[in-house]
Amino acid sequence: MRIDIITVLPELLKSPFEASILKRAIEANLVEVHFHNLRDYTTDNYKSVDDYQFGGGAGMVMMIEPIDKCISGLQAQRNYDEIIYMTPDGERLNQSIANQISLKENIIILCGHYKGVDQRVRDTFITREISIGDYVLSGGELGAAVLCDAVIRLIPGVLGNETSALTDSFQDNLLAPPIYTRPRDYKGMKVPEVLFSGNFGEIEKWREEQAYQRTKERRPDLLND
Ligand SMILES: C[S@@+](CC[C@H](N)C(=O)[O-])C[C@H]1O[C@@H](n2cnc3c(N)ncnc32)[C@H](O)[C@@H]1O
Repeated sequence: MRIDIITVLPELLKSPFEASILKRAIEANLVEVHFHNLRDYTTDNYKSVDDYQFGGGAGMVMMIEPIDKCISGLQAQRNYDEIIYMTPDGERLNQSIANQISLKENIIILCGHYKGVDQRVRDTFITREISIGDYVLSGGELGAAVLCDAVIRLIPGVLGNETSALTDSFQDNLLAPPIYTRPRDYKGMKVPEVLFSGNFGEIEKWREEQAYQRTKERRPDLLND
């Protein structure tokens, strides 16, 4: 998979890709991540990417021209399956969306700033708009990092244990069951006996029941989906 991220603040975005699972995925060539500084696609001495809003009103708007140059330049080199704009009014990111995007080969992620991008960018280039939640961030970079992490860990080979992502919360619309490790008894707090039974059928059944109970208590909405 190849991910091209368009941003005015590449320095804000790089560190999540320089540690742990994302770093290893890049080193293993399971994913390529490229950062494009939008200011490199400007034409004036000030490297302006934004301008005043037509009709008046507070806040600057990101101009179409540098974004057009950047996206068109990338499209001239390869086909993109999805051009995503991070925006609070997009569809709210969930596991199903992350699953879908993890199957794509080439994607572009556009990070907004200021009041956001000129509507014509969205109308012309963007194929999908994603929000990471019902709150407003200063820029799309942290959202893009969240999206990339959720997607990259699903690419086969990225997690050491192939089944691990499938047993996480939200796959199958259930939250994950409780988990335990050593010691078996810590200050009288004991690990459920069934986990030592050696009966994998029983253990699986217990985990499913626990996952169902936890989902019912904490996120009953998932059971209705
Ligand atoms: C200050 S916000 C603009 C908010 C926009 N004027 C609005 O009210 O919907 C600047 C940029 O941050 C990013 N952003 C802010 N909140 C976000 C969210 N919840 N999910 C994804 N991106 C977000 C978007 O790229 C957005 O263009």
